[in-house]
Formats: sequence, C-alpha cells, structure tokens
Amino acid sequence: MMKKEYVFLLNVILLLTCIGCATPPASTNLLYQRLGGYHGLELITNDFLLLISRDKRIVDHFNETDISIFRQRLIEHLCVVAGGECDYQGESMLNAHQGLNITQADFDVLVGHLITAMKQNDIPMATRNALLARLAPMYGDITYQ
Ligand code: HEM
Repeated sequence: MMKKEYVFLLNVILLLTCIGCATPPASTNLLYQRLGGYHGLELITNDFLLLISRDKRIVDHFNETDISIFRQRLIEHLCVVAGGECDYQGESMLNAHQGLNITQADFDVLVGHLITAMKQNDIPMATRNALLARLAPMYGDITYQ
C-alpha cells in the first residue's frame, strides 16, 4: 500500500472509533428510512470511505481532505438527498468540486464504491437505485467536461 493511501486509511480507522456519537435527526421520509435512517447512512458512509481509501485510482483526490469533516458532510448530504431532515452545512456540489479535475471515470469509480457500500449494508437494489437516481443529476456539477 502506498504511503498516502495508508495515511488516508489510518485516518478512516481512527475516525470509526467514534461511530454513533451524533444524534440522529427525526424523519418520516421513505427513502431515508429505507437506507436505515441516520445510523444507516453513517454505516454506509464508513464503508464508502474505507473503499475510497483503498482505491489508488482516486485516493489522491483526498490528500488534503479532513476525513472527519468530509465524512460528516457526506452523511448530511446523503441524508438531505434521501429526504431526511438533516442540515447540510457543506458547499453546493458545483462549488465543492470545481477545479478538482474530477473525470467521468473518477465519478463512475466513486459511484461503484457507493453501490458496494450499500450492498455491504444489505440495502436492496430498488433502494440503491432510488438513491443513485437522485445523485445522477449532480454528475455535470461534479465532473469537468
Ligand atoms: C455522486 C457523487 C458525489 C457526491 C454526492 C459527492 C459529495 C461530496 C460532498 C457532500 C462533499 C463535501 C463538500 C463540503 O465539504 O462543502 C464533497 C467534497 C469533495 N468531493 Fe465529492 N462527491 C461526489 C463525487 C466525487 C468524486 C467522483 C470525487 C473524486 C474522485 C470527489 C472528490 C471530492 C473532494 C476531493 C472533495 C473535497 C473534500 C475536502 O474538503 O477536502 N467527489 N463531495
């Protein structure tokens, strides 16, 4: 494993020691609930970050990233996208990814890891696809053309 990947992985592992610290916001939304609610999204995001940390094709994009903050923003963002009552405090997808030179291939790799993370948490295909359908329109804002 390369040093940068190792550091990223170490950060993720350290972070996972604090799982369950946040208070889950209440929500009645169906997709959000089908994803396991706030705790379900925490588990999916943890697995998602581990998969990213082990993937040398994309891990370098996150060299400067504070994994703890990134994890929290990801959970909040997925929560809002799924219709949960979270307060997303991050940037728009356009602002967050502008200038990062994210290719369409990078996007596909990352989405593949999200699918794997959902599978690892026993999220059924219909639910996985429902979330992906809500993320797909962000494609143009995240990748550079
Ligand atoms: C469906 C696709 C994606 C979603 C939903 C997503 C979501 C997010 C969110 C919520 C943030 C946090 C923004 C903030 O802190 O203000 C973020 C930041 C970021 N994303 Fe993405 N992203 C996606 C695709 C990608 C891809 C394909 C890459 C590169 C392989 C990528 C790399 C980054 C990086 C480097 C940051 C900045 C992290 C930092 O603060 O250092 N993202 N993304």
